Amino acid sequence: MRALSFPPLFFPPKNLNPFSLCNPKSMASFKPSIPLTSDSAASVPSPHTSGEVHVIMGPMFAGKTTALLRRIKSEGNNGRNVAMIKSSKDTRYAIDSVVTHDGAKFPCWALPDLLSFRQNFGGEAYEKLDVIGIDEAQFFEDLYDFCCMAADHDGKTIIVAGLDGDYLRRSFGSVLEIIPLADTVTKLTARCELCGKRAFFTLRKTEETRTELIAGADVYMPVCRQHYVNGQVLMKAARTVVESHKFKSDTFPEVAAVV
Ligand SMILES: Nc1ncnc2c1ncn2[C@@H]1O[C@H](COP(=O)(O)OP(=O)(O)O)[C@@H](O)[C@H]1O
Ligand SMILES: Cc1cn([C@H]2C[C@H](O)[C@@H](COP(=O)(O)O)O2)c(=O)[nH]c1=O
Ligand SMILES: [Zn+2]
Repeated sequence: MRALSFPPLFFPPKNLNPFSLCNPKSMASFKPSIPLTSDSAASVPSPHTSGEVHVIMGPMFAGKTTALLRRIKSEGNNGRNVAMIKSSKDTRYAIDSVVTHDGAKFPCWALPDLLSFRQNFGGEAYEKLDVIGIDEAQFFEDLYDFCCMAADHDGKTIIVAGLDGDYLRRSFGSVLEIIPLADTVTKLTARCELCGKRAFFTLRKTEETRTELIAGADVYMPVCRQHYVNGQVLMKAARTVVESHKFKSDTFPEVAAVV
């Protein structure tokens, strides 16, 4: 059987978003402008080198950002061109740096989304990049498409650090969606603040119930399974007490005033 030969360039139709090429669903409905015959089959540009995706996840205070910085610095020391991105939502420690809970810093691009990075960074400079680090990945809605484009089409090594779960232990953002794209996946653990055992989860110590709440040890603590479950029971009991007191003060203000 004759090997397929591909023309040197592939020009997707103008109305096709190149990023949607990453999405198998859109490929199924995609009609190439070049007839798919054995000697002129459409081809997608192949990167100079094969890209990679590495995921570092776990609860807060597990050392995700520390591990990301260590890997990025190692790549830089090996002569590779590196850049760091974090979500512009994370304003806890610094605007233009990734900062660990221990205070270690690394300059970064703080962006609202990932697909604007190439334009912000500059096309020529982007071409020269070998490695891209992404911190607080749970806050990027376009994480999947960016990893597809940067690793599959542009040949970049992408190192992603982010929470796998939120304070309710639900999938947070798109971090778990990129697991099927990954070369390696590392789940880190912290130390339970209550018993010192390995902490797999993040407990929220306050009553806020919105998923995105930017904060540190003032609001969150790493806990083991036993103390996560106990903590949730305690938080629920505390909410019940607060709500019943609120009900009494709303319904019988004269009583609540003297209680
Ligand atoms: N309960 C805690 N409160 C504050 N800092 C903590 C706590 N547990 C661990 N740490 C510190 O946080 C460091 C990890 O910081 P970092 O790499 O930014 O974690 P992550 O990115 O996973 O949140 C640990 O080396 C430790 O010194
Ligand atoms: C559990 C949880 C966390 N967040 C926020 C809190 C922090 O700003 C970041 C996580 O930072 P880290 O680098 O992992 O320490 O995410 C949130 O918004 N919602 C949550 O449920
Ligand atoms: Zn514990």
